[in-house]
Amino acid sequence: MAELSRDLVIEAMKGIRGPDLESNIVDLGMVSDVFISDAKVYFSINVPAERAQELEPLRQAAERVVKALPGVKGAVVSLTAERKQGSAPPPRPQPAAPAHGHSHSHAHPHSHAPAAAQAGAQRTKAGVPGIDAIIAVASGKGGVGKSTTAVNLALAMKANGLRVGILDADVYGPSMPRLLGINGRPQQIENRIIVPMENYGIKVMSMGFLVDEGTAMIWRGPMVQSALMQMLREVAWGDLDVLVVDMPPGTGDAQLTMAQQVPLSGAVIVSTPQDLALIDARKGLNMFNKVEVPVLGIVENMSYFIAPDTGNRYDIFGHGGAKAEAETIGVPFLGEVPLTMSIRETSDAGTPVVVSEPEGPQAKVYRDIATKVWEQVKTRAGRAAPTIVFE
Ligand SMILES: Nc1ncnc2c1ncn2[C@@H]1O[C@H](COP(=O)(O)OP(=O)(O)OP(=O)(O)O)[C@@H](O)[C@H]1O
Repeated sequence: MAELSRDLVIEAMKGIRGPDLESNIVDLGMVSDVFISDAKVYFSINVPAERAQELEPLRQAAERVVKALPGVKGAVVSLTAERKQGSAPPPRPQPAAPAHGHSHSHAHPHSHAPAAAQAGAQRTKAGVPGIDAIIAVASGKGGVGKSTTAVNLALAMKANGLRVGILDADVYGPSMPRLLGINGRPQQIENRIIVPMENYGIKVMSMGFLVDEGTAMIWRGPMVQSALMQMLREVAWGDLDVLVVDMPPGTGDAQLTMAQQVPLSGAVIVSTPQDLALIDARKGLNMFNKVEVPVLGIVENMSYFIAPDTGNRYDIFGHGGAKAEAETIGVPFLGEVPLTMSIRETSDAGTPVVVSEPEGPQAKVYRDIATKVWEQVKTRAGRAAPTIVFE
């Protein structure tokens, strides 16, 4: 049996036809360097930005083929669309046409915004008693590491001395129970007030504690909204400096409504460096702008790759794209999180890297991001935050 190697991967990719079936993706020069670490394979496929959506099946096919190779434990194949040197940033995306033919929440977003939204920085005061700031962690699309970032950001804020809670608003695919290694169901007190679950010193509420996996998938919009409001307002959060909300991925009507209904102090947008993800990140930014929620900044996740054996750094995913994008659109850049096995494995094990390797470089990256986020919250709120001394 052939041993897993770069050559083996490249050879397998030669079986995948290019976008117009003219040749294979290797000979067309579309495949980036291939990295293999701990039997997991990483590479990207370069495609023209305007054909990205259409070529998603190509990415999936490549990933499937790699995963089927002998000895492969996992594969991350991403599409990149390289920006030509000196060319303009990708065109501003048009808002996606609603599939169901009506779009009330797009039409006059401001007229639907809750009164608190109009009040800018005042809004959190009209928000949830006892909670000083509510921050959304959002992404333009799925799979960019939004939940991983949310959980490590929350734990890093805790490490920085804040009182922190996490609200898992990703009701269709709740991941906080797994990421924080929490099982069981929360208790109810005083007719239906829910006591949040807790681990690593932070309070957590997730639909994952309340329904069995898969059940939430069939919920309709209004049910999701009321579940979310209940998790926000009928949970004994106690006094918190910050509640981190892990938003559902994407920028559709559901996310827009959520961004309107939760009294957010600001939003952190997570993106991978590829232009494609950045186009989606910009949609996220536009969404928060619509409902007058300040964007606190952009985090670039899976920014570069660190090989565990040598510790060498490789910029295979187009590192730096999010920083450039943040500059273009004029929002703070909050930091770069490398793609590392330890981030993935600790998350899978329910012991996020910030708590399991607090002295490691990854934890430091997240703590620095947490510091920047909190600075932004304080700046935006324009009022004194609790006295916290950062290390
Ligand atoms: N910096 C990183 N290094 C390595 N793996 C990562 C990193 N960030 C996220 N991952 C992994 O990528 C996968 C997707 O991450 P995550 O679930 O956080 O993404 P998401 O954007 O919340 O996804 P979804 O939209 O599906 O909820 C997970 O397996 C996670 O462990």
